[in-house]
Amino acid sequence: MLDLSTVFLLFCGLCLYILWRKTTRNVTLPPGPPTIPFLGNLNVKLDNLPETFREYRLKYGDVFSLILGSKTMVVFNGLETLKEVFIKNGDVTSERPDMFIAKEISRYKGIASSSGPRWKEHRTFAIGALREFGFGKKSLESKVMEEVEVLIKAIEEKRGTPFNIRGLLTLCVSNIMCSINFGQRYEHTDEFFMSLLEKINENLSNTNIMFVATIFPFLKHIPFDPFGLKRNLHNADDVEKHLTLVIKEHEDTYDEKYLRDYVDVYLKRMKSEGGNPNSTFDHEQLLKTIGDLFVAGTETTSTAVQWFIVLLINHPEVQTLMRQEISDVIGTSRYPCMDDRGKLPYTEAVLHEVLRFGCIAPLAVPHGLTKDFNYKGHVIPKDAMLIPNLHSVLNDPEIFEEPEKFKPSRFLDADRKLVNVDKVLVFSLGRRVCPGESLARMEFFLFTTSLVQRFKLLPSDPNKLPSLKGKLGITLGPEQFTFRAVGVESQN
Ligand code: HEM
Repeated sequence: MLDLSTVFLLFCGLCLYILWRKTTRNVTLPPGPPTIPFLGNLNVKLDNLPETFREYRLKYGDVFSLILGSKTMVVFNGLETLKEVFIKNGDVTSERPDMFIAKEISRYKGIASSSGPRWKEHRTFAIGALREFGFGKKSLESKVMEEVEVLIKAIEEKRGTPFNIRGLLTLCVSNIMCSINFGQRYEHTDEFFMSLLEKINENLSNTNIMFVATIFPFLKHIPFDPFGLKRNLHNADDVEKHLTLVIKEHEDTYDEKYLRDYVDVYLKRMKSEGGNPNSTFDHEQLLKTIGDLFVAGTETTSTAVQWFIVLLINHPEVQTLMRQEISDVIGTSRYPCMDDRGKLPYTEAVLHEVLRFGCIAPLAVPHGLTKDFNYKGHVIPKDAMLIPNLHSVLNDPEIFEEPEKFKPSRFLDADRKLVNVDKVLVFSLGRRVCPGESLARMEFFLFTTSLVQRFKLLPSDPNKLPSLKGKLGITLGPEQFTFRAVGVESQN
């Protein structure tokens, strides 16, 4: 008979063996940096992941793996590999993996965090409803322009003094999502609106920790909430309470003959499914979808415009050429509109180069698998986290010569026709490709062209240009900066 201490020792030995196995790379996985017993690859430099992954790609090839705590991560690099994995094998590689945000905040609902038939059904519905609600239509353009004008007016009020545009931009861009979702915009002093944004922003600023909690799920149980994870969950609950009130108001005033916004279109569908016990069109799914559209549609676009400003302050010659083109084609008496796009090739080249250089979502959003995935002799387990490394494409010297340089001319041929723009994979690819791409492009065009048409974008201090280094949070954004916007007429 074994005594208690022997049983205990055996148990500890078994635990250590399991931990050792879990943190050791299985031979069937793609290669990667050597694992450390019991730690795996937890020593990986997390502060600049795109750069770390660039180095790993040089060492281990287009597909490499990392063992991070309980998770296996497989990183895919290069245009052809991404197409093969996420388009050709999209039926297997378009799920979402098990992540803290998906599980604890979204409860696997909404669009960005759901998988399988639920995701397909609701993504298809959302794309159709958003189209019905203005995507690609004049009505949406006028909603965007309303916010552009608010932004321009607020900038005019700064009278050329230095300021940080981040908060203002976020308010304007999120108001566009409010118009689409709730049929109304909010004043920048509105209590409901400000509180909603504050909670969302607090959560966005903690996304790195939420990623760590994906690797170490026990973190959320640590007392006193040192990592702010419980606060994140409370914030998410508060946002939902706000949104529940908006939905209730919509239900109280719903008129099938007059659909005002996304919520109404969804309510119509919910009513049409009435009585079907298997329907996935319920309140919770609506709440999570609105949350997704709001979060995914705000920070990204605002970051893109901030990159534009930082890059054009650093490249005044590009700014002058772009302003000249806008002035020649549109003049100054009216704002730019979407119909002008085809007549502004240089401007279009600048905007593509900003998106390429800024690389707002360098690692997209992790994908998951429907089953074990056999890829080029490797077996990637079903529970692995797949990373489409968009940064590896946008910075690939084989596609974009001297990728570290900001060169809009790379997108124009000798006849000033746009070339290579399809390789700027900022919106990802395959079945999960960003469903907000057309709105984002519209916003980006209208905000940036209106800014350059009306203002010279100048550094706060002529001897110190804003940094071109990115900072990775939920997006890769420029470091915080201030600048001066001087009316082109006043020239001071
Ligand atoms: C410059 C602006 C934007 C960029 C760079 C961007 C980029 C991305 C990327 C890289 C993904 C991940 C795709 C993947 O999983 O492979 C994504 C997903 C998503 N985006 Fe965007 N996005 C932008 C704007 C928007 C806007 C304005 C909306 C709102 C309508 C939006 C809604 C979404 C949603 C709902 C998803 C999840 C899609 C899914 O999981 O099926 N995005 N976006």
